[in-house]
Amino acid sequence: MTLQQARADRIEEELWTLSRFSVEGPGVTRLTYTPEHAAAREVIVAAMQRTGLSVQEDALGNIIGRREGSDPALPAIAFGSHFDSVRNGGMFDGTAGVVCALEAARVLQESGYVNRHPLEVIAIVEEEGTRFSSGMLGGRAIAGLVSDADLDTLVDEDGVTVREAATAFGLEPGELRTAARTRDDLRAFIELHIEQGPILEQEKVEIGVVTGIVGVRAFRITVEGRSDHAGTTPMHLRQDALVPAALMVREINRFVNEIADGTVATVGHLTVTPGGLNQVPGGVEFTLDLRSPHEESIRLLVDRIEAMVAEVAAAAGVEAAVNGFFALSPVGLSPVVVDRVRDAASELGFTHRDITSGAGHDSMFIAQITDVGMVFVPSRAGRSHVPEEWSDFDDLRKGTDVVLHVVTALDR
Ligand SMILES: NC(=O)N[C@@H](Cc1ccc(O)cc1)C(=O)O
Ligand SMILES: [Mn+2]
Repeated sequence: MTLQQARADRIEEELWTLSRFSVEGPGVTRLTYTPEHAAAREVIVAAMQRTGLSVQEDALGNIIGRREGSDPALPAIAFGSHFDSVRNGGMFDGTAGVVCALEAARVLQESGYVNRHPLEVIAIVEEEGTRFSSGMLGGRAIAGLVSDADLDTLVDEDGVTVREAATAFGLEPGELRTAARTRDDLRAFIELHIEQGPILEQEKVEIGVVTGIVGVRAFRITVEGRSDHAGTTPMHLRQDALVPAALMVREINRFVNEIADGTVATVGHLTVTPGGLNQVPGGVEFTLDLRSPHEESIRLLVDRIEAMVAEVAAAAGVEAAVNGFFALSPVGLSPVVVDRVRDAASELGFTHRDITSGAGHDSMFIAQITDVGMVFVPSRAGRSHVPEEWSDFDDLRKGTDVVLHVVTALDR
């Protein structure tokens, strides 16, 4: 039985279809448990059913399309990615991995491939954390790492909890055990994803063999001063919260540039209250996203930032707090799968190189319960999380062919 080649035209068509399920505005904005999510779900479920897969949705809405194997006692080999987005993001981040997994399933069906292990296409929800500010929630549920309490503590900007939103969406979020997988029922997970960085394109390499994923830390930093009248309050009597906050942001940036070991820091969101043109800022809250392949660098950096925040706040006569709300150590992917990704790229004659992911992925959590590998395809100009995000459909086709070879190699 020879595997047919994946088809770039079908990948392109399905990606354009899914890209339209977005709220108005530049790029793609598709938040979890919204009408845009529902529309994408319909297309994904229909594509799974057309490919002969039986479809289940777990407690949080991860969509699993399953094809039984000749040996039902074996654990499943799964492949997929997420289909939610950041605000005004691109049409490829996550969704390309779902579409390529659907294409792989079509090729297996059309090739008449007889699988021993059950095969599963998984379309994962809420990876970006755009709605509930908690990254990789869908992947965490698959790893059995979402608690019932999380369903009530994670809220969106309107205060709607995960439990309320998922229930209104028609799901049974309390049934988290339907989402949790184990090594007994999941042999491996392979995630195709766009690189979201510049390396593959710069080096003219077709396939990224992902060996590891950076550690991720997320914080909310609050600064509390005192609001006053902008016109009548003399400068020496002010407790302006924004001026020290601005110094903190600049100092964080200086610290990270001094480390220069691949560690990065981003302040992506900052709010000022009360926020009036003629009001001295009384409060500031800003987010801090830290990433590094080196756990020690993150630890040292966090200590330095916490000390600096306290020092700057004291000098300015304001209160400040550094609240961590997400922490994940760097993850090494499974050599068993990584080697097969590398072998598949070689057998297919694709140029390839080992690469560390600077982006986080559901695979970081799924790697805690099964063997995980990732396949990267080039991103144009290394851009992502922007409407300009782009990958070539034939590169996605090549990545799909790699996934197919890895799946069938693991299935032997
Ligand atoms: N592929 C991708 O873009 N994944 C996200 C995952 C993530 C989401 C929320 C968060 O706080 C940290 C990481 C990213 O790396 O930004
Ligand atoms: Mn993303």
